[in-house]
Amino acid sequence: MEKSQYESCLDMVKDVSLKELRDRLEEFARVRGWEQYHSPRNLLLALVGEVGELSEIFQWKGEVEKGLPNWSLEEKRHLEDELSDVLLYLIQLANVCGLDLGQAALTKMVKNAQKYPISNQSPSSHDY
Ligand SMILES: Nc1ccn([C@H]2C[C@H](O)[C@@H](COP(=O)(O)OP(=O)(O)OP(=O)(O)O)O2)c(=O)n1
Repeated sequence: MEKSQYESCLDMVKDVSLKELRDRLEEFARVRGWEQYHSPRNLLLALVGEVGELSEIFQWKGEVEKGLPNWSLEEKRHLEDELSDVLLYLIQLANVCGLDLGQAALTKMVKNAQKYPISNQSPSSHDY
């Protein structure tokens, strides 16, 4: 059976980078004439909306075990979708702001390591 364009796309990308996603998102918006709507503010609001949808998945569930051992496949796919929506809007937001999100995240991790040197303290015992 012939693979859909979507399935072929999944085959091609084994190890996706933020840059790859950014470029694909730019193309996705460009061919649809959606760039005019993708202002920083609009993308931020879309991002927040998707964070809300992500939160709904966990809403009323109580604490959830790591690895989600009791979740159905359907619930896990739903979670993947919503996490992806958040990531995809976040990448677009950084891009229309002219920022390199990958480099920024690496830089922030260096700052985090300096701010929180390795010790036996729990995260909550740090003086914020
Ligand atoms: N102007 C737009 C609209 C959509 N998308 C992309 C980014 C998200 O990955 C996804 C969001 O699409 P929907 O607004 O249809 O949201 P959902 O997929 O969450 O659908 P629903 O809200 O019906 O669950 O599509 C985008 O890049 N730019």
